[in-house]
Amino acid sequence: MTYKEIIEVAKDCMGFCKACPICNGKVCKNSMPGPGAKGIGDVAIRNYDKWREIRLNMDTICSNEDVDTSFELFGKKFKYPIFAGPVGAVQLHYGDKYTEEEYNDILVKSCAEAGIAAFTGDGTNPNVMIAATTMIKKQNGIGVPTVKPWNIDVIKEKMKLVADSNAFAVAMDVDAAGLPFLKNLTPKAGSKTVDELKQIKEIAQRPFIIKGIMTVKGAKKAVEAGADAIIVSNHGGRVLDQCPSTAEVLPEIADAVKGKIKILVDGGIRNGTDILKAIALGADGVVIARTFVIAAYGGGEEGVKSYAAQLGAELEDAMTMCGVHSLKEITRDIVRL
Ligand SMILES: Cc1cc2nc3c(=O)[nH]c(=O)nc-3n(C[C@H](O)[C@H](O)[C@H](O)COP(=O)(O)O)c2cc1C
Repeated sequence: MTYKEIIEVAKDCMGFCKACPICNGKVCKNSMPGPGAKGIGDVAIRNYDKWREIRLNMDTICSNEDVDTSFELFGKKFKYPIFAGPVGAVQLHYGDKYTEEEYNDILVKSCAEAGIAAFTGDGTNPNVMIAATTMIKKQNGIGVPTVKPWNIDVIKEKMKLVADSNAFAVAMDVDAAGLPFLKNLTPKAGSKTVDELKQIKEIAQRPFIIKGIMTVKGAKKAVEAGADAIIVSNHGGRVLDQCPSTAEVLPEIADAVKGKIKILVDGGIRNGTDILKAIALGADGVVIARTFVIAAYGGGEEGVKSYAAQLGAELEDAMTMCGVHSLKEITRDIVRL
């Protein structure tokens, strides 16, 4: 199943999302609910556009070895350095085709079968986390539940589900502090101090990933909190209008914390060449959200698996054309800024 075939089906069953041939944030712009961005709505567009401005330096004068795209994170081996991103409240944003449970079932299972892993979302409906962790358990822990920054008592409850799922890691999208539904909760949810994050890592009892880092200062605080990985992310423009793009901040964040913590990045990454660019700028791996949703709506499990394979093949091709044979060989001089 090709991505073109996937969008043919998806465009008629995704609510606010038009399943555009290029998912660049332009048509959905500031539609929230929907897959758009906050305020003026140009942050998701900027995420996408900045990857396009960065170009790849071709070099095929090298040995003609096979390319190895395999990737290890926290002792687990994956086929590619690619994760499907967490997307919560799919019925609100994408209409009725899938319940939260059905969406997570498709995503987690098909990503595990494709040799990658899915992050799952969280929401006010407790069944979202229950469904996600149940499916992750069925896939022998291959999936990353992403817990919202609730108050500490709710976090403890959610972490019990995470522990039961045997998930190989757990994430928290600290930038969800910018989502309206979290802001208005009692007791208060949202921003977390370094000490609170240390406590959450302690409760988590497994590798802890902090999602939503956009500054060197934030990355250093994540290191101080004992996090095992960060995701350089602006939540696809959905939490703060007028952020820079993730491609703009990734190099300085990598210069500051690379080697101390694993670095993932998301935001507008849409194909294998973008993945190569992100790794060249200092990421260990990438997270892709909106287009995996389209793959699930347009092609179900087969759609997700074929999209993952397509991204992997594109990455392999780009690596061949830039003269690198493994992820370790990818260095910043592969890109032209
Ligand atoms: C409709 C929608 C819902 C999302 N829900 C979540 C969520 O529950 N948790 C989370 O950490 N990120 C959530 N995100 C953010 C994505 O995981 C990701 O950070 C962002 O979309 C950027 O990646 P992309 O450009 O590949 O979509 C959501 C994004 C969208 C569009």
